[in-house]
Amino acid sequence: MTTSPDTRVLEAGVMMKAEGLAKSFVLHNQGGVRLDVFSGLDLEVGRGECLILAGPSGAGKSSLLRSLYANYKPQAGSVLVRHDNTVVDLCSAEPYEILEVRRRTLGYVSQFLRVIPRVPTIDLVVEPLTVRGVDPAEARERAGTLLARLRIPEALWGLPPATFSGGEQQRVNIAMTFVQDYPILLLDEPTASLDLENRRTVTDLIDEARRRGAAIVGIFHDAEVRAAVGTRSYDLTERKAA
Ligand SMILES: Nc1ncnc2c1ncn2[C@@H]1O[C@H](COP(=O)(O)OP(=O)(O)OP(=O)(O)O)[C@@H](O)[C@H]1O
Repeated sequence: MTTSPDTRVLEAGVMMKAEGLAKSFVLHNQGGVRLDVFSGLDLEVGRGECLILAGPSGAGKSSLLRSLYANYKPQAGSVLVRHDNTVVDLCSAEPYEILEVRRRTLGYVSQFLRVIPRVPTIDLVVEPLTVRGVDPAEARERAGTLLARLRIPEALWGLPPATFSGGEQQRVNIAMTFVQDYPILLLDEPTASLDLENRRTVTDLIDEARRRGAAIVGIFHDAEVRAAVGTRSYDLTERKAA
C-alpha cells in the first residue's frame, strides 16, 4: 500500500505507525562494510502523545527519526502516516506524495538549520503559512510573534540566518516548523544548543503542541526537557539488529 483511503488500517487516534522497520548502511568507501542499525522495529504514536526515543549513543535514534521522515529509506517495513483522510506509507510513497505529507502533516526539526541562502529570516518563517493560503499580513504577524517569543531580536528578522549564532539558528529552525500546527512532529534534539531560558520556551512550545493534539516523536538529551515533555519512552537498545 502507498496511499489508502481506508484509515481503519490505523487504530483510532494513532497518527503514525512503523511496522517491521529495518535499517542498515553499506559503507561503499570502507570495503562494503555493512552496519545493521535496527530491525523488526514496531512503534506507534497517537494524538496528544510525546514519545521519547531513548538508548545510548549509536543506538539508532537519529536514524529512526530520519526513517520516519523518509530521509532514509529503510530496507524493510512500513511507516504509515495519517494524512488528511488517507493513510500514506512513506516507505513506498512517491516523492511528490512524501513532499505533500511533509507540507501539511509531518513537521521535522533537525539539529541543524538548512535553508536557501540569502532569504531573510522572517520570510523563512512566513513562507510555510503563505503557501498554505494564510493571508500574508496575518502570516507575518504570527511569524513575528513566534520569533519574538523565541527571543530572536527584531533587528535580525530582515537578515538571512547564515551568520547567526548556533542557538539563534536553532531557534529559527524551530520557528519555521512551529509556526504551523502540524498534526505530527519529529524533533531531533531541538534544544541541544539553547540556554536555559530558551530551552524552557521550546519546552513550552512542545508541550502546547502536544496539548492541542499533536503526535510527537523526539530525541532529547536533556533529562529536564524529557521529563517536561515526554508521555512515553521507546528504548532502541533492544531493537539493535542481530
Ligand atoms: N548516513 C550514515 N551512513 C553510515 N552510517 C550511519 C549513517 N547514519 C548513521 N550511521 C550509523 O548508524 C548508527 C546509529 O547512528 P545514529 O546517529 O542513528 O545513533 P543515535 O542513537 O542517534 O546516536 P547519538 O545519540 O550519538 O546521536 C551508528 O553506528 C552510525 O555510525
